[in-house]
Parts: sequence; C-alpha cells; structure tokens
Amino acid sequence: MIPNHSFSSDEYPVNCQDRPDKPEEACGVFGIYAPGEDVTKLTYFGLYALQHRGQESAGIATFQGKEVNLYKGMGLVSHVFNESILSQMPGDMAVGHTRYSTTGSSKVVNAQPAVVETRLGKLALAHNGNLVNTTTLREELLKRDCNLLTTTDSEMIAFAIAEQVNEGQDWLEGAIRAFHQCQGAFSLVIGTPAGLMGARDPNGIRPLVIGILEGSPQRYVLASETCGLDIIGAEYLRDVEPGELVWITDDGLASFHWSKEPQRKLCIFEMIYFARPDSVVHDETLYSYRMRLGRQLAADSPIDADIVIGVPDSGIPAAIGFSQASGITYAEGLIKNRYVGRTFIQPTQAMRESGIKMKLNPLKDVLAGKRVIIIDDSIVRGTTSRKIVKALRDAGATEVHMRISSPPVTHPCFYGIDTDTQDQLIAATKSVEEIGQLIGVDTLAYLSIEGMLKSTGEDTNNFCSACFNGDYPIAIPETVKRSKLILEKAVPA
Ligand SMILES: O=P(O)(O)OC[C@H]1O[C@H](OP(=O)(O)OP(=O)(O)O)[C@H](O)[C@@H]1O
Ligand SMILES: NC(=O)CC[C@H](N)C(=O)O
Ligand code: SF4
Ligand SMILES: [Mg+2]
Repeated sequence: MIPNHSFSSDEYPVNCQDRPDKPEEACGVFGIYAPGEDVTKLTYFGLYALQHRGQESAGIATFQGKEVNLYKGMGLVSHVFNESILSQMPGDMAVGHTRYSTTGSSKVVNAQPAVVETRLGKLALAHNGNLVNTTTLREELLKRDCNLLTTTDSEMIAFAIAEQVNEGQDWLEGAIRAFHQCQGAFSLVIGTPAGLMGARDPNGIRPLVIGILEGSPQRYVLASETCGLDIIGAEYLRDVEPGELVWITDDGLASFHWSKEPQRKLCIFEMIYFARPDSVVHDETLYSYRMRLGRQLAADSPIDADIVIGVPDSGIPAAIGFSQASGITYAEGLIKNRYVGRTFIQPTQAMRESGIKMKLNPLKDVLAGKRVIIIDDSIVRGTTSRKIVKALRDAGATEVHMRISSPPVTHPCFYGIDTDTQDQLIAATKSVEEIGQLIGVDTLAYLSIEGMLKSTGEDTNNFCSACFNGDYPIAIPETVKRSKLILEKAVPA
C-alpha cells in the first residue's frame, strides 16, 4: 500500500512571475460514490477531463471504510498517476482535484485533496474557488490551536469542518456550521467514511454538477463540469444549487439547503472561456453559447473583410458564429501546436519574444493578401493579441480587424480565477482605441456586457460579471481589495 501523503516532487518549477499572460484557470473537482466499481480509475479519467481547470498539481483520495489512500503530486494528471499507483489505491468512494493555486503557493504540500483527521475518521476535501476571509478564518483557527499544515484556504475549510465534528457535530451539521464561517467562492467535494458530500457557496460562483452511473443501486458522481461525467459514461442529473449540500450514501442522495439567502451568481467567465466548450450549462453546450456571442458581435460591430478566423482554441466557436451572422467566409488562419502545455516556459528571451509561434503558427497561404477579422474570447494583458496581430501581418494579411466576444476585462477576480492585479489588465487603464493601437490592429471592438449576458438566455442578474464591471457579488475586505485593485491602492488606508 502506498503511504498517505505520497509526494512525487517538492515544488513546482514555475514561480508567479513566470505565469502565462492570460486569465488562468479555476480548479477541477471530482467525486464518486460507487461501491463495487473501480472508483480510482474513474476518478483518474474524471480528472483527465477536468485538466484544463488546473495544471499545477493533481490528487486523488480513495476511501475504504475509514481507511484513506491519498496520492498527490505536481504536474498534469497523466504525469502524477500511473497504473501502478492507481492499482494501489482501492476504495468504494473517491475524491479528486486538479489545481491552479489562488491562495497558498504552488507546492505539493498545498496540493489537494486536503486530508484532515477527526473523531469520526478522516475527511478528504477538494475545493474550487477562493475564500475572501482567509485572514480572519486563519486567525480564528490558529487561536483555537488548529494544526494548519498548509497555506491554502481549502485546508482551512477542512479544518473548520473537523473542528465542528470534534466538538460533537455529525458530518452534515459540522460541514454546514463550517460553511457559515466561510466567505467567498467554494464548490466542494468532500469524502468522509460515512458518505460523499458536494456543496456550493450561497452565490454558486463556481459550477458543480451531479451525475448518475448506470447500475443498481444508483451510483453518484460529482464534477466541476459535465465533461467530467461524459468521460466515464455518467448521465447528467442536475447542478448542485447555490447554497446546497448534497449527501451521498448507501441510501441515495439527500439534499440540504443550508444557506438562508442563496442567489445565482455563476461566474460568466466560466461561460465565455474557462469551462470546456463541450460542457453543458443551462441545458446547452458552451459551444452553442459561444457561437451566439460571435453572432451578437457580428450584429453589434460589423466590418467588411475577406475572411473570419478564430484564435485557437477558445476563440473558434465565436468566430464561427461571427462568420454565420456576417456571411463572411470562416477560415483557419492559425494552427495550434496541441502539445504545448499552457504553463510551458520558453527558456530564452528570443523564444519568449516569438512565443506565439510555439503555440500558434499562421497559415501564410490562407492569410496573404486578405483582409482578416480575428476573433478571440478575451483580452487580458494584451500580450497574446499583440503577438498574434504581428504574426498575421507578417503572414501577409492586408488588414487586421479584431473582435472580442466579451467586454474589456477591467477588474481582477477574487473568487478562484487567478487574474493579474488590476494594473496588469490592459483595459483597466486604456481605452478601446488605445488598446487597438497598442496591439496593432486596424479596428478593435468588444462585445457589450448586455450582449454577453443577454446571449445566455437566462436572467442577466444570475451571473457574476465583476471582472467586467467591478460589481463584486461577495463583499471583499479592504485589505484583500488593496492587494489587487489599483484604485483602492491609491486611497490611503
Ligand atoms: O492575457 P492575454 O495576452 O490578453 O491573453 C488572452 C488569451 O489567453 C487565453 O487563451 P489561451 O492562451 O489560454 O489558450 P486557449 O484559448 O487555447 O485556452 C484567452 O482565451 C485569450 O486567447
Ligand atoms: N483555482 C482554485 O479553485 C483554487 C482553489 C484553492 N483556493 C487553492 O488555491 O488551492
Ligand atoms: S470576477 Fe470575473 S472571473 Fe471572477 S467570478 Fe466574477 S466573472 Fe468570474
Ligand atoms: Mg484563448
């Protein structure tokens, strides 16, 4: 048997300065309750489908009664696990995680699931999101002699639950009391010897879905996105609701609405970029939603040109929608090297300068002599766009018109997406015209907030869109704000 807390390496060889110039990912969480099935392998595949949500570390905890087998390491799911490791982790239930760190550095000790001992046995917790009250929560836990081992907000949630359980609460009441101490975004999958828990914060910022595996009795799966269900052949049942806790045991699935004031504030960035296009949200794939964004963009900001191209991968659905609505031919103008990892660091300055060629190579004979409309889902720092525009011109494009299928990103995220500080966001300090000049396009237009929200077909109040308008649905303490917002930084404390 492999020991608990087996680590494959000590530290991820990438520091914060080396992080890519783009919106980074949220984490992926997965859980399965399926006695008699190979839950370990199923979790591995679930995490494989959720790899895009976090590439820093991966981990799986399996439960066999009160015994917990934990294995986690730095890197991609396929690097961390192999057949031999998985075969040494039997269980009836499992919890898995792919991480992109937001609170607590990118070290193996901070990798998840976080496993904590209680009087009722161990719990294993996987968290997607970010708490905004970590300073006070940490102080409170330390005051009560909590033996925090890591610097993550996720471990604090695990300890807060353990504390309640050790004071006499059962798993459910202990978890609910702990959730009330947490402010911020949390979609959680928690394994315990008594059953599997799934929970979302009262605003439902990050997604979490429930699936069913065929067979009798019914077996349940929890995953950040439906693509995590599809890969193992599980059927989508429904979302875990904001402020809901689901409790999965031999008796089936029980639901508890633990928050008095739940509201729907799903992260709109999940819809436009983070989640996989084949994941289903509000009864349709995000591919369809993103195509609609492109159609809306064509209606709002038309321009005459010879071809429409998308920036692979995330800009493609909107480019197809733009082409359909405008009648301008869709073409592939950039080919992506699918083997370049998202966190790949180029070793020399020259390679970094031409970085875009590592990932995207222009098709000269498609582009030469053409007036090109290029569509992307977002501009964050603007570095990617500038390189792409230069590459298109070098390839012979006579005009380059950029259309973005979301509004300008003006504010950082505090809820589990590690966007830069506000001063790094190009649209926080520059007008659309200035951005157009900086990235070197003939024209630039963004989709409006109304266009982005209206295209969801849902009540437009049902989303967090704070990175586009600064309207944060969960209050952020002043000190936390000052760490990322330039406007607040300028105001004396
Ligand atoms: O900060 P910026 O330089 O403005 O970058 C923004 C770009 O980064 C992201 O794509 P990514 O490179 O992650 O690739 P993907 O679309 O394949 O996910 C995003 O979709 C934009 O295309
Ligand atoms: N991106 C996330 O969801 C991160 C989860 C958690 N805050 C961590 O840093 O581990
Ligand atoms: S601030 Fe932006 S990225 Fe963060 S949760 Fe809200 S919409 Fe999503
Ligand atoms: Mg992209």
